[in-house]
Amino acid sequence: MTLNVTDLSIARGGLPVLEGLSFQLMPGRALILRGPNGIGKTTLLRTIAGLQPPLSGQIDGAEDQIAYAAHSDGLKPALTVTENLTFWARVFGSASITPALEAFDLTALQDRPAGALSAGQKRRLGLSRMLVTGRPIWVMDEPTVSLDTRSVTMFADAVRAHLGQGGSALIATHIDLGLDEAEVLDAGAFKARLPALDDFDEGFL
Ligand SMILES: Nc1ncnc2c1ncn2[C@@H]1O[C@H](COP(=O)(O)OP(=O)(O)OP(=O)(O)O)[C@@H](O)[C@H]1O
Repeated sequence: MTLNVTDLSIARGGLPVLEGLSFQLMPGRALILRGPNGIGKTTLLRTIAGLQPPLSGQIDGAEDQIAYAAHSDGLKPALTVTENLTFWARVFGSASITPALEAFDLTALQDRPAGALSAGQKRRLGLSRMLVTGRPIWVMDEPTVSLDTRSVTMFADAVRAHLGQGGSALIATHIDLGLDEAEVLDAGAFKARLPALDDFDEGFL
């Protein structure tokens, strides 16, 4: 499934942040979203994931295809690692959580409540959820926060394997994931122009 974004404009808190943004994400491809703090990367990912409507423009190919990993890990702290993954596997109808446990080195932690994991372990559990969704388009917001070097490599390997199986990934990150094949989308190039102050004043006069 190809994700097609056409002439998209988005807002946060009632203010336009990005406008005129178009791109295509094809199966087997990764797109790295870059741009300075506050430019609108999270807002873009939330919009593509269907959590908020765009101001204008088209998002095609996203419906029921996207697995979204937000800033927050979204874990249930009282449930164990296995129970958290099993919950998501049932939501998405996946048969097995074993590949997710193995890909993110969680097997030895499987009986520990998520609330008792370290920050990096929580992040690994949150990311491993992407595998049990079975969804082809991974949309991820700063996925490597709290991860050590080895875990970043683990994550990049999981993304590479996903691309190899015909999946795709849109990832907002400030670090180099070592995904040589990935393209880069600079959100800064699509910064929305705020209305000129003169125009604003004229509205009152
Ligand atoms: N809940 C909110 N209400 C109003 N404005 C918000 C809200 N969340 C974020 N913003 C503003 O929207 C703009 C875009 O924020 P966004 O989180 O999308 O940026 P970002 O590129 O992801 O930043 P970062 O790299 O710091 O995570 C920023 O100016 C931010 O201050």
